[in-house]
Amino acid sequence: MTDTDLHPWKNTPGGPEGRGAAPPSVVRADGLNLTFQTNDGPVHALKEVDLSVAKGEFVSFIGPSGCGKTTFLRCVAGLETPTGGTLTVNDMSPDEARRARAYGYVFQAAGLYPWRTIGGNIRLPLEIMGFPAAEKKRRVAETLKLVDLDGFEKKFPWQLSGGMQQRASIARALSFDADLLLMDEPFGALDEIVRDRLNEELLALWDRTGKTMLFVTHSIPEAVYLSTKIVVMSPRPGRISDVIDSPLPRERPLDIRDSREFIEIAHRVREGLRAGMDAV
Ligand SMILES: Nc1ncnc2c1ncn2[C@@H]1O[C@H](COP(=O)(O)OP(=O)(O)OP(=O)(O)O)[C@@H](O)[C@H]1O
Repeated sequence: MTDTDLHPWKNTPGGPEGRGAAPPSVVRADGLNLTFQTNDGPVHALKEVDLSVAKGEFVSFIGPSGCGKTTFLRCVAGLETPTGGTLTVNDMSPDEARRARAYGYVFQAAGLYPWRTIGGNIRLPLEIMGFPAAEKKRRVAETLKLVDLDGFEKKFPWQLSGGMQQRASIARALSFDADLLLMDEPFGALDEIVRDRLNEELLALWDRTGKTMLFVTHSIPEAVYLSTKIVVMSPRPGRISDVIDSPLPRERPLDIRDSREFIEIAHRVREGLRAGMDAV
């Protein structure tokens, strides 16, 4: 990967450090609706969702179980088809974006193949995409370094801790260098100390690579710590009840969580969640 690969916004006037026009939308939803038809009747999973995510933003989605967070991510990934409204990813339809490999997807469970080494797991998407051997080797080494797992290429998933497996899963999603990373509760199953460390590492990785992140979580501190924008969702039918642009600086040591600004944002998220629940 070149420096520009890792910092795609670097020479862009509208990038995170630029002073030009607003950066283009990577993800844009207008009046998005999705109703699942089930044997028990229709389930209105998303209702009138409007959202614009700019290049290089870190956007977290938080809300009670069943409010449509995963469904929204799956729509962006072209894995669900909305029943109303419009959705674009890099100005393409989600289906086109999926075929153009516009995103990497990280799931709650690391989902590594146990019979493949860590290197073999990271190499898998590159094999599917037909990268030449030397390029595969370079990208595996590069992404292992990005997630601080160099030296673990030949280990099998069971030889790694849960946190390391999740880092390997992030490396796999990064290996083909998509500008957009979709992460569905990637750290939900990990203990708090490991999660804190991975949050710090993820933020550093985001800062280094300039990628756009869409991140689902149930944790208020995690959402506030990581995000430049927090999308609060409410259930039945899933809709956005608040969008909070974080005033926190890009550089965030963990103890920023004790600051007044952090506590205020966390309070606003909690209020948004409560209001959403009261409205049900
Ligand atoms: N394929 C499907 N068919 C029918 N209903 C579905 C399907 N996928 C999701 N749903 C329903 O849509 C709603 C939103 O589900 P979704 O998984 O997006 O919620 P979520 O906010 O991600 O929940 P959680 O936090 O528990 O993961 C739920 O009521 C769920 O049961």
